[in-house]
Amino acid sequence: MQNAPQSSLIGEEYEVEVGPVAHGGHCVARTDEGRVLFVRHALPGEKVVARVTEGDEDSRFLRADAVRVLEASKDRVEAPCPYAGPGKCGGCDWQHAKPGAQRRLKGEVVAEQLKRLAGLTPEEAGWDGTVMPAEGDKLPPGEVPAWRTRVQYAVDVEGRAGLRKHRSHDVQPIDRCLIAAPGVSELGIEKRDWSGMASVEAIAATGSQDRQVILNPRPGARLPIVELDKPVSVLRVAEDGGVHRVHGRPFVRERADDRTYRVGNGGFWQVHPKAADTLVRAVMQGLMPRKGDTALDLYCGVGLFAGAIADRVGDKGAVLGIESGKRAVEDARHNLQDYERVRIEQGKVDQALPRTGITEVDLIVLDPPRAGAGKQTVKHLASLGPRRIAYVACDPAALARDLAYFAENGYKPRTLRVFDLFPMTHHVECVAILEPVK
Ligand SMILES: C[S@@+](CC[C@H](N)C(=O)[O-])C[C@H]1O[C@@H](n2cnc3c(N)ncnc32)[C@H](O)[C@@H]1O
Repeated sequence: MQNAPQSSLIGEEYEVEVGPVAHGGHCVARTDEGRVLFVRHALPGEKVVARVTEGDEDSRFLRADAVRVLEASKDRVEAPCPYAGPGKCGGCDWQHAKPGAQRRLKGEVVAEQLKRLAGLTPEEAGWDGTVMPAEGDKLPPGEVPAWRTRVQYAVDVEGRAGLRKHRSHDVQPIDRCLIAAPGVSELGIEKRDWSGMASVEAIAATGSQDRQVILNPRPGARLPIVELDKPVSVLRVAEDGGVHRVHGRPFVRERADDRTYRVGNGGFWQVHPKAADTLVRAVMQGLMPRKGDTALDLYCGVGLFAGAIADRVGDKGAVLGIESGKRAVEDARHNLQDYERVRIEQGKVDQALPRTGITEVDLIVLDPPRAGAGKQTVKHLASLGPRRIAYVACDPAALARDLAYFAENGYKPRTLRVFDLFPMTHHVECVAILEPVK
């Protein structure tokens, strides 16, 4: 039997009262018939006209944009960026909210995920409910935080650089991204013709003058000669996904925790210029390493936390980092070559950790990608009996799921700190410190 034809509701408009914020940069509302809408560009408590952007009669929920605000929240401001708003750039979710309100919304999302997925109240998670800016990130009122030191520009068929629209491959051409760091804006990427490219990533390192552009050509396209307003090194993405040097250094030098880290081939580094220092401090304050401790830095990237721990555990301590990216492993080994008792293993944590044969460890820091660590890895980590675990999370849902697994394995959060390292977007960073249940 064939399915009945589904009737699209895209373009339908509903007048709704906007309910609470939900994970993903939108708020929840209900139509008069009880349909659930996830509404972007709205704020809790507002009355808006929501126009459906995704969904049909059979959908469990609809996605929508607030296209008219009938009753505005006191937290609403005029979006400073001309490309923010319904149907435009998908990069920022909360341009229309005051900075303090953005942080409150993020806090509500974290609290909701903890409750729903880990059964924890903020108090039980050791969290005072606040969302802190990155350390030292105080801006005069009205000033837009220009924090993105890495911007991935999409390129349209006419060769114009822009940013992708929300949940779309369409490109919103821009003449400037307001939240791009000055080191990125100064390159003038938006002024150039990028014909033949699918995307262009711009990187402005923190603490060095290194600037880099990574070209991602469409199949068969010739690479352009890159002439920008500032000198840059140039890399390219090959058809197999590998990243290769075209000219200049194949890496940038980033500074954090009074150390220089080489980050090659567009590998992972925190995007906000104050994020790496903020997170290192939060992790070290939580773990409190002692001389002689043994520690794991899992999903270690180029060795940010391994370096910080190595300094504190001294010559009698030892740190093992595990990272899946080949180039990141080479960089981590290079960055930490002065520490004899630091070792970096390449591999996926769930495979490489069992291979090490380690049965005991004093401290663990883990900073997994958005999917989190998962049940098996959490079980393995708990079995090593660490005194403390620092869990750095870029997705509160993954954190909450893993906290539930930790609880099953005898670990509970001692403290949780939440940082707004991605102003204007819905993203948020958490640092949970766990210890064994007594
Ligand atoms: C969020 S980043 C953290 C990096 C580092 N802690 C930092 O702050 O610079 C996550 C890292 O995990 C690596 N990764 C992703 N999946 C992995 C896995 N299954 N096992 C090991 N590393 C993984 C990525 O390559 C990336 O470098």
